[in-house]
Amino acid sequence: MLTATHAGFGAALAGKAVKALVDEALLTPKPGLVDARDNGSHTDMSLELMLISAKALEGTFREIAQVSYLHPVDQSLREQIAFIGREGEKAMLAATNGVNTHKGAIWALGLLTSARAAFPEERDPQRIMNAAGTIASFPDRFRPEQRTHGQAVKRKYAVMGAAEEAQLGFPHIREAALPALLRARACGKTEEEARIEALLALMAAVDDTCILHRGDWPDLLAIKRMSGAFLAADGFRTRTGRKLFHRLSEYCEAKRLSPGGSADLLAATLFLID
Ligand SMILES: CC(C)(COP(=O)(O)OP(=O)(O)OC[C@H]1O[C@@H](n2cnc3c(N)ncnc32)[C@H](O)[C@@H]1O)[C@@H](O)C(=O)NCCC(=O)NCCS
Ligand SMILES: Nc1ncnc2c1ncn2[C@@H]1O[C@H](COP(=O)(O)OP(=O)(O)OP(=O)(O)O)[C@@H](O)[C@H]1O
Repeated sequence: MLTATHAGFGAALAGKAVKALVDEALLTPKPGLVDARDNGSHTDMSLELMLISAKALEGTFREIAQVSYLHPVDQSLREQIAFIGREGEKAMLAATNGVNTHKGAIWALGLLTSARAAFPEERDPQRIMNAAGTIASFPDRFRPEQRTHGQAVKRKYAVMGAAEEAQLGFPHIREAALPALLRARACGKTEEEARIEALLALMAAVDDTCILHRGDWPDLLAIKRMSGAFLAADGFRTRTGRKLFHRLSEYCEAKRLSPGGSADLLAATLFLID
């Protein structure tokens, strides 16, 4: 039975998940991604569409939180949230007229929402990511036969995609995004700068299947190298850093490349720390 505490907790978690998506979309500037300045490398998306999509997912995250509340981490939980997650993808496509605005984000935030609700007292990001990884590692027995871009990329290159990132407990959030965000905050940088540095730390490390799908291996290496160099140059605080950011944005937009996987992992990071 749904108690008032249970329902309130679910609504609060869903609100946090939607806020993480909204904050990620609004963060500006971001190379190749939709932000408040422009649509990056995307011709079918806009900031308005990202915000419509984020709000349309509130019910999905609320349902995930409600079924997961104090639920043991087991195959049954995996199957219940897989069902809700797939319905969430349909809700997203209905709200956006068929545009994939948040597929990867539904996956990452859905799992983290589930883990937070299964252990309502837990606050530690690492333990929440580990629990999400355990949930993601149960087999997805009812996955429909579908050819996705991620599968095509993984057939071509030996990389980890969104599924493996989650199953391993989000190693790039642990080792790249969180340390970059905390380091920038500790240096007295603005929250906006800290979030952009967290995004670029992800872009320097993640094998993003969105980049590999639209581009190729040298593109992924070039984006990783420029992102790493931006961080090494102390980001926007130096002329070299600002030049590198500009070059990286131009590179992405000229080749229509978009680091969607890193954007999803940034939203997941914001969900964990806020
Ligand atoms: C695992 C998912 C993402 C499908 O993966 P696949 O690689 O086949 O899909 P696809 O290429 O279409 O989308 C992947 C998306 O993940 C993001 N991504 C890309 N690379 C990475 C990466 N290395 N790490 C993290 N995210 C990434 C991007 O946004 C990309 O668009 C997921 O949609 C799924 O299986 N869902 C089933 C429903 C479910 O179980 N949900 C439970 C929680 S809601
Ligand atoms: N601000 C953002 N801008 C663009 N993409 C984002 C943003 N935030 C998250 N994403 C992620 O990027 C993914 C969309 O990327 P992309 O449009 O490259 O994929 P696609 O629709 O599968 O492929 P394609 O458009 O090449 O056919 C979504 O799954 C979404 O989760």
